[in-house]
Amino acid sequence: MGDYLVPATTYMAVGLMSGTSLDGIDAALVELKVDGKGDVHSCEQVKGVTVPFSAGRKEQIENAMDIERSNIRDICELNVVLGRDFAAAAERVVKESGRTMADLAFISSHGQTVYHMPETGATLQIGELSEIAKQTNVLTVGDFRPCDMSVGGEGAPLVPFVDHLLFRHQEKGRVLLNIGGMANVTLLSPASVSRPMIGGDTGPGNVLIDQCMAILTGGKHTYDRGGAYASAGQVDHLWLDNLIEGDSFLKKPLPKSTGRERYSREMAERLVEEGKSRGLSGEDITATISSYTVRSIRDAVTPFIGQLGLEDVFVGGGGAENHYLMEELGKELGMPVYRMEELGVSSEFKEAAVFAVLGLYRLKGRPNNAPEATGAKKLVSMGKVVLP
Ligand SMILES: Nc1ncnc2c1ncn2[C@@H]1O[C@H](COP(=O)(O)OP(=O)(O)OP(=O)(O)O)[C@@H](O)[C@H]1O
Ligand SMILES: CC(=O)N[C@H]1[C@@H]2OC[C@@H](O2)[C@@H](O)[C@@H]1O[C@H](C)C(=O)O
Repeated sequence: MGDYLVPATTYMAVGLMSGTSLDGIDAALVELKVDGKGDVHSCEQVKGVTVPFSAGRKEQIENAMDIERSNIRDICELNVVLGRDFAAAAERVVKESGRTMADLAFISSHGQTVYHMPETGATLQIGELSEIAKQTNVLTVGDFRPCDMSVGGEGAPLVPFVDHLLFRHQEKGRVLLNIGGMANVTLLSPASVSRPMIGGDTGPGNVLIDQCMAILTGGKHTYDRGGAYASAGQVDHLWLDNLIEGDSFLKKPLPKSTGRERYSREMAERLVEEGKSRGLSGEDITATISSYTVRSIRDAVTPFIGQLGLEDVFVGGGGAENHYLMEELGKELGMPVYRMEELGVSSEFKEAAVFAVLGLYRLKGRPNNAPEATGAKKLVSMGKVVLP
């Protein structure tokens, strides 16, 4: 169970996250403040660092994720190699903050998802926790998702637990949206009413946009910087309607989760070919695919606007940098759309910081899953612990 931590009101920790975009490891050094009941009431970022993956490492991970190209020997080795990368990222963020590893109460690592199969209750996040604990000599917790799945959950998204803890507004319902590779939401009713929250993945975030950009530019651009390419194009509304209509994931109600298994490179290749055969320019294709992300978010959120009294949207993840996505979301949802910074949180490092909070709950033996967002049948304390 727990308790692995000395009782205190403040804990310094590192949260580590590498998401579906494969752009690198986000490491957030945070100070967590705990109230008398043991709940985290503040998560302040002291320092954030992104350690980009080398092209070679990115390719190794992409190969591991691809059924045709992966093999068990490579995955076995990558698990250890990534564990060392995660450890190095933790050391780097601590060093850059001017602190030492001895200042840390713990490290909490999401790992790298290589495969996610919610329909069979299986998921795999790699980045060996023993490597992190032994290299850094710090208590380490991680590998959260399988535990939620073992009680019937999707194992994702996990962020809504922390959104509910830290970001409810007294009078207003809020949409907390993350646009990373995938997009996921937490829909929070006002704290003054006892209606539940709802969460889940809404579908693609940047993943199809990134892949299409790479295909269209022959690898010169791997994302649509600022959304400039999409902004210069025209949406093909008929094609967009067909794409939305043909996507069975979008028809499923929340809670639900998805990944690169569905929104894959092959899908992006098909979309680019289809767009070209419709006579569209690269800009038009990018605009339409970016609107696919916007529409899928809108369609997941809209049914709950009245029920939960949702009034505004706060966006984290790299998608917050894409002005096309941000502006279109505002128009489609009819609500003001802000960056997470409005709530005092870095858009870039929010997920890494969230995993530090989840880790603290695990180390105290307390539940840290949100069945409203994963569909789990019961509350569990997710995560595995390795002593230094
Ligand atoms: N300046 C920018 N303009 C447009 N898009 C950007 C910009 N910076 C980052 N992005 C997008 O954000 C993506 C990275 O987002 P993020 O790091 O939040 O994803 P992730 O954490 O890997 O994914 P997930 O949350 O799905 O696991 C990039 O791949 C890119 O598409
Ligand atoms: C299986 C997996 O790694 N899922 C990620 C992914 O990236 C975004 C979305 O899909 C979300 O479900 C989840 O990550 C965030 C951090 C979460 O669990 O809340």
